[in-house]
Amino acid sequence: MTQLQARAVVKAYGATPALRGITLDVAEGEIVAVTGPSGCGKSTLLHCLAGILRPDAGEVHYRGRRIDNTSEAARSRLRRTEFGVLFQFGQLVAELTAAENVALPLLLAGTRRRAARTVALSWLDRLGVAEVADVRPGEMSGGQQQRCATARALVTEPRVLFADEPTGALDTLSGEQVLTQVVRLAREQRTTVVLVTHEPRIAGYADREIVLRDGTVDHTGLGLDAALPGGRR
Ligand SMILES: Nc1ncnc2c1ncn2[C@@H]1O[C@H](COP(=O)(O)OP(=O)(O)OP(=O)(O)O)[C@@H](O)[C@H]1O
Repeated sequence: MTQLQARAVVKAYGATPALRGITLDVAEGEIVAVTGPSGCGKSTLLHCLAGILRPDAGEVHYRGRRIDNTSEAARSRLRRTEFGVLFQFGQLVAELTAAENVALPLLLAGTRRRAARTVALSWLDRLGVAEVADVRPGEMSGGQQQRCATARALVTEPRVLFADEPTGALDTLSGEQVLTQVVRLAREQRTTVVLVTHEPRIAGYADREIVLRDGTVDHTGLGLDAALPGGRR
C-alpha cells in the first residue's frame, strides 16, 4: 500500500524556490533516503510530507487521504498519532530526565504516568541507553541524547518516522550505531521511514534513495545496502 504521496509539490520561501514540483510515492514499510546537495530542498520536502509545512501548490496524501489542505489542528493530531519525527539535534526537553522525555508523547496521548514510564524504560532499553533513564540531557553524550530522541520518536509506535539528518551531529561511529538501531526497529515494526541525509553512506541503509537537485527529483535508485549480496530482508 502507498503510505505517502507527493503530487507536483511546490514550495518557496519568499522569492527563494525550495521545491519546484516534486512527485513521489513511499510504500508502507519502505525506508527511503532523500539525498542531494545542500539547499536542494530535502528538509523542505520532509516538512511538507510530515504536514509541518503546507506546500504552495501540489498535494500531499497520507494513506489515500489528502493532508496538505487540512487544518493545522488536524495535521498536528496526525503528527502526534501517526508520525514520529527525529531531527539532527534531538531537541530533548532539558529540564526532564531521559525517561520523562520519552514518556512525554504517551502522557500527551492520555497514558497514565506509571504505565508511560514503564513503556519509556523499555524503549530506552531497546536503544541501549537504559542507564541514563534518570539523567537529564545536559549530562548525556551526544549519542545518548540522540538514542533518547529516537526512543521518544518511536515510543508511540508511529506508522511513519521522519528523520532529518538524525546523525548529523554525531561522530561516524555513534551515528552509524544510532542509525542501524533506527533501521532495525523500523523494520521490526514495519514503520515507514523518510530519512534526509547528505551522506551517501547513510543512504545505504535505505531501500531506495531519492536524489533531489534544485528542488526537483533528479533520480531515484536502490539504497547501496540493497545491492549487497544476500540482501537484508
Ligand atoms: N526558513 C527559510 N527561509 C528562507 N529560505 C529558506 C528557509 N528554509 C530553506 N530555505 C531555502 O530553501 C532552499 C531549500 O532548503 P532546504 O533546507 O529544504 O534544503 P536542504 O537540501 O535540506 O539543505 P541542507 O542539506 O543544507 O540542510 C534553500 O535555497 C534554502 O536556502
